[in-house]
Amino acid sequence: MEYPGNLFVVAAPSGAGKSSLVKALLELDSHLAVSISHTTRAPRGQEQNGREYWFVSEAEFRQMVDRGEFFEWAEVHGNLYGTSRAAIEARIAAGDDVVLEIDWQGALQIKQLFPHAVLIFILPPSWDELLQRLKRRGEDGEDVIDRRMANARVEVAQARHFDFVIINALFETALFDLKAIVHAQRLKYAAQRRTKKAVFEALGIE
Ligand SMILES: Nc1ncnc2c1ncn2[C@@H]1O[C@H](COP(=O)(O)OP(=O)(O)OP(=O)(O)O)[C@@H](O)[C@H]1O
Ligand SMILES: Nc1nc2c(ncn2[C@@H]2O[C@H](COP(=O)(O)O)[C@@H](O)[C@H]2O)c(=O)[nH]1
Repeated sequence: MEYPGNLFVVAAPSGAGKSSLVKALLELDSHLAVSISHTTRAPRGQEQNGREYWFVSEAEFRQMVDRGEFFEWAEVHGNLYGTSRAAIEARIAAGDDVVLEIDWQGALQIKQLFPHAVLIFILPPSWDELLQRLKRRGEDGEDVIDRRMANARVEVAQARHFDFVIINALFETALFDLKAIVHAQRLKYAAQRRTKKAVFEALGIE
């Protein structure tokens, strides 16, 4: 499918810092919107329906699958997660840039549908640091953390299918890398269209 807006897909093992990086990026970039996924996972402490996720029952999720309402969906850490067409279609068709925070399975499905999507994988600096971040976040029980650490080994092996890999050791450095990728993609896209106007907009020049 071909749409005018850029599509950025950010994946990472749980706890590597993808949500923190995307949140910081969105605060700096008013031309970027994040897609709100549907999930069957229960909300964590401060999470709100329609803000972090649309929280739905498994039956509701499966009905959406049957109705073809998802661009992609996957089972991750024992729960179902999906990107609805409604979450992104209107935005990218209107030329806005959208970022998806999804797992590697979803990322590869999106690349099939949108070959121009830019796939970015966030790595933690070490396994021990990943574990510490999950523990320090304080949102998940020991069993959930164990499961996510075990799944992280499988997930990290998928990084080779991505267009870019960022190591999130120092937060500000990783954020700089993420910003640079977004900026570079916009420039590339603008240049491809070979219009002076598009290049100037990407550079933020009036
Ligand atoms: N560079 C960093 N250095 C230290 N701590 C970090 C760094 N980046 C993120 N963190 C912290 O690590 C924890 C996990 O980050 P975050 O929730 O963003 O991970 P995530 O990849 O989005 O996980 P999930 O997929 O489970 O949502 C948070 O407490 C966050 O503040
Ligand atoms: N394939 C998809 N994966 C998704 C989507 N939304 C989130 N996720 C991924 O699930 C895990 C766990 O998230 P958590 O919020 O429970 O910690 C993480 O890797 C997310 O990126 C989605 O729509 N599709």
